[in-house]
Amino acid sequence: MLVAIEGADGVGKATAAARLHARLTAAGRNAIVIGFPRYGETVAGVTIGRLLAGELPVAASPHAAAVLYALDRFEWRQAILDAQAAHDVVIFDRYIASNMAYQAAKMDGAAARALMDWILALETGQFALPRPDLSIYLDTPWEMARELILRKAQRSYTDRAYDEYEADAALQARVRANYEAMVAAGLLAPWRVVRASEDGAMRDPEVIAAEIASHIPTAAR
Ligand SMILES: Nc1ncnc2c1ncn2[C@@H]1O[C@H](COP(=O)(O)OP(=O)(O)O)[C@@H](O)[C@H]1O
Ligand SMILES: Cc1cn([C@H]2C[C@H](O)[C@@H](COP(=O)(O)OP(=O)(O)O)O2)c(=O)[nH]c1=O
Repeated sequence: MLVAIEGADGVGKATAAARLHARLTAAGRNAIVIGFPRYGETVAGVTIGRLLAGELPVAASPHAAAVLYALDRFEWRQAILDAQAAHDVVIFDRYIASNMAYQAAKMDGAAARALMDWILALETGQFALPRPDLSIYLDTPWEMARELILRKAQRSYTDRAYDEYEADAALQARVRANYEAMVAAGLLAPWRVVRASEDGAMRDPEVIAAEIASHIPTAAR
């Protein structure tokens, strides 16, 4: 089973993926976490690192950035298929929906929706990447995520506290709106929305992981 953990920057995806992995492993399941982008490991991943650090000498259009992120997964495709064959559950820390939510956040209205459809067709069609069996949208307000981003460990690709996307509050709001639109439209469905915070505080990571696990069919958890 392929489970994608999705959401905006700093909502706790890596933490939730690790806790879910620990829960499944403790229950005797063979699980693995695969995160995207693969910063130092693919041609596209190296380029994406430079892009996010603001080091590319040219501006990346939304389509160009989308192809880079899709290529990163395509370069990792065999590893995904191998992991799928060898494990009960593969947990993605970001997957195709991230590309749709973030790159479409740089465009307006009909063009945004058209770009989402274009990315979905590229990644699942031409690049033949497997669709997730379940996508989890981790939801928390930007004000809360902003604080958590500052607590993140040093990143491999930048010394800055916020990367190019994280520094843009308006973009982060559109990313949230795009995820909500994807959930509503059932793009890359099935989706389950899990709240990472409530009443102005983050929920316990174990509680979040337990809720995510509850959405995985009993046979697999
Ligand atoms: N539920 C939570 N409660 C408190 N802190 C959290 C929680 N989830 C994540 N964090 C912390 O917030 C920061 C960002 O979390 P991370 O999992 O890296 O987010 P993401 O992968 O969504 O960018 C990290 O320092 C992490 O330890
Ligand atoms: C995987 C992926 C990420 N992104 C964006 C979302 C993030 O803002 C950015 C970096 O991913 P992120 O998971 O936030 O990396 P890190 O936690 O190390 O900073 O790339 C896309 O636009 N498309 C994609 O396919």
